[in-house]
Amino acid sequence: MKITLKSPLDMHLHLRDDEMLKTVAPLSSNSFCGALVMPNLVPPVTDKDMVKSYKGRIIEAIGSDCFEPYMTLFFQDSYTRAFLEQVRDDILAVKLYPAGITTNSEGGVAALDVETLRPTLQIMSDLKIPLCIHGESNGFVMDREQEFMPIYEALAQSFPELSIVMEHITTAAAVAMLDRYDNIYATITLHHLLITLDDVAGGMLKPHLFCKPIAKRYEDREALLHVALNAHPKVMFGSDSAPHPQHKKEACGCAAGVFTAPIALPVLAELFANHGLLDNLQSFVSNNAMNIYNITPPVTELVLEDTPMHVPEKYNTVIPMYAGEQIGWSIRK
Ligand SMILES: NC(=O)N[C@@H](CC(=O)O)C(=O)O
Ligand SMILES: [Zn+2]
Ligand SMILES: [Zn+2]
Repeated sequence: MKITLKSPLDMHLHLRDDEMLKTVAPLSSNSFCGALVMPNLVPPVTDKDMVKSYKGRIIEAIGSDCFEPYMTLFFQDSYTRAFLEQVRDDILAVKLYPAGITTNSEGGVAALDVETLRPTLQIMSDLKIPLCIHGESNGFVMDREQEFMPIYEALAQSFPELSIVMEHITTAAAVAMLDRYDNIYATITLHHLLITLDDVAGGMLKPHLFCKPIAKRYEDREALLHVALNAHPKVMFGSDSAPHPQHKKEACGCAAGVFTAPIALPVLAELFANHGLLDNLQSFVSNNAMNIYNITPPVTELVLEDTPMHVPEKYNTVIPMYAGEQIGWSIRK
């Protein structure tokens, strides 16, 4: 079996910087024709110069014009209309993090209060800049995403013209939001379609599967699979591939993030094929994102086939998901 994907996109990706950028960026551009690049560097990407120079470093690390880095800004409620107008053409979205909720989010929003955020969000709505959100409260770890739903609802109602993307959703509660508000969309990762909390912590602790939001219950994974496999038009693939060096994962304070960039598309193809829904993969990994973000990415083709692939133990310092294991599908060379 095989499938030819046209212009596959990864609409939530961490490329980091420096040596790590050089290691991971080519692993994304080998598969994808573009990606929405997250701004949670240290310090975060918060102005036009930072966006432009980071984009330049990404292009240099990839060394090909067949990959478009769609850039994001790290949300701050101090952004003015003049600032957002002059950066508008350099970014695809603004990414909002609750302060301290995930990797490098210390400079995020401390109080997610609609009135405090209103001036900035109204400008974004006027300028048609989508808002991407890491939607978790600071409550009990398994309830954090569900507890964030009232905030998504308040934002969707207050800014009906603002496109809101719930990033890396993990719960049935988030899936249910998609059909409730016209202006709410979502990304779904590979790992949240595959694992539950049992895989992370049900047996021996698996640090390389530890991420934010944490993988949830079986019924949550079912709900995610349902909309992804059927390519619900409001969901897009976003790997949330989040590389950390091995020593930061295999540590007593384990960094959050699963590194999936090199295996994402083969494993997705295997998953969709196993469900007899391979024809829906094109929409999930490309067409839906083009429609939601109104983008025309570079035209590429990638052939995936059911020839097994051995996943490397590591890529420099980074351990990928399924390290050392065999997966059923691969990219045709
Ligand atoms: N998902 C993660 O667990 N980690 C991401 C941050 C994020 O997307 O929340 C990272 O930057 O490492
Ligand atoms: Zn996140
Ligand atoms: Zn992320």
